[in-house]
Amino acid sequence: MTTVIQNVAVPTLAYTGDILIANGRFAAFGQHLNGDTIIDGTGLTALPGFVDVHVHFREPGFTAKETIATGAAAAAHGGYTTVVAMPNVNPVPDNVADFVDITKRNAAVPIHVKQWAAITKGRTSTQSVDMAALKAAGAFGFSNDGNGVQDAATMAAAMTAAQHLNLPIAAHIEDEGLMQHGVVNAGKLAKKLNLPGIPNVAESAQLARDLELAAATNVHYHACHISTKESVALIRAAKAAGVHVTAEVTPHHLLLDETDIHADDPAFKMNPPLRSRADHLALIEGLADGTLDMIATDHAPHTAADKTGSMATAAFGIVGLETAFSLLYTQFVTTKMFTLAQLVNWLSSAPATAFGLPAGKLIVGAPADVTLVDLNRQGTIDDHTWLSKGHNSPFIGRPYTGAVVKTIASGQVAWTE
Ligand SMILES: NC(=O)N[C@@H](CC(=O)O)C(=O)O
Ligand SMILES: [Zn+2]
Ligand SMILES: [Zn+2]
Repeated sequence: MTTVIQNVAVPTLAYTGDILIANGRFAAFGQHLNGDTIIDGTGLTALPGFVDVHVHFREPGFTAKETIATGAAAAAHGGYTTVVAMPNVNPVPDNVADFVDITKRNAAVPIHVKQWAAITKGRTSTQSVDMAALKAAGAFGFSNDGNGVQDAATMAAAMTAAQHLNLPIAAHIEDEGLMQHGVVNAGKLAKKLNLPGIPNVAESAQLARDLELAAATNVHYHACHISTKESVALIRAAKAAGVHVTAEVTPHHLLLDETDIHADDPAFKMNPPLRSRADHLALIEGLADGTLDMIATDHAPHTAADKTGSMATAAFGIVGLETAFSLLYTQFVTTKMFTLAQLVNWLSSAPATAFGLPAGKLIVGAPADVTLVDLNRQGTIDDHTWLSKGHNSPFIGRPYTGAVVKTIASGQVAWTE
């Protein structure tokens, strides 16, 4: 069973022509290739399938918000062929039985869904999980995302154990004492809306601690959803000192800041919050200079009921998988601030390289994960087209240029318009 994508632009290989796929893998790149199934790529651009190491699929436990099937469908719609799901579900995958249950569910969808296991029992305790057993069950690494690890000794022990197993720790970085039950960035906006604020130090103080511990333990420490200028500076210095740290930034922190919030609107509530203009610019600079390695959506679907009322009480988080490419291409590539190659690196090759995934490159022998985009397509973000159960996004109605039209994972069409 072979498939040929014909007459498609392949910018990462600098040619326009055909891509042959056989047995789920790339078999040839060239001209006048033939196969059983033909996909006409005329006018389209082939990119390595996108990789998102930070998504929330809510199953088991919160399937009114999302299921693995709807989350994976949303990912495919957004051009993603590999995602890594966070463990803030119920039951928490902090033991082999519950971990295996999730991985079976993850295996039933048309894209590659990998799974973070919890760092500690229940994600918020100080009791360690059996990392070796979870590794044997297929854990991608360990994360308590949704909460920071509050206790330094717990984090140090987890890093030591993960390092021995050669697996990463992905940290949601937040000191709960310093967070002061805030819901938006501390400062002018919090005052204007009369809402409790989250100061930058709630992130950067814990990050400073973690980078010291990462240096001492040699673990691969992955910093989730970096949001402040102080954090960018800390990661830049740690990298210069040789610490094995990688970091992600979300599309929303690259596209928005607190000055875009004009009212008490839960569509703009996420953790970490949209920060100041200075923080926003530092994130873009950090991405440009390699301090921040990759873009991860932190796709966080919620029901409409979870997101009504005031930011004081609504759930934290916004969806992102179905809008990331169009929004980022529009904001950064059509404006020539960044190149398409840079964006594709941040969405695909960089996360694949950082975590040793067989993705991110169009090369013979690799799994045939490829996303076809129409770089000239224009429209406005329309949540009626979304496959996620979550419609919690501040980007609905925003104009864009560039859209995903077909997503192929392991040679099979996972989504097509
Ligand atoms: N980012 C969010 O605002 N929310 C995430 C949790 C998280 O990523 O910390 C969620 O699970 O809803
Ligand atoms: Zn988080
Ligand atoms: Zn998250």
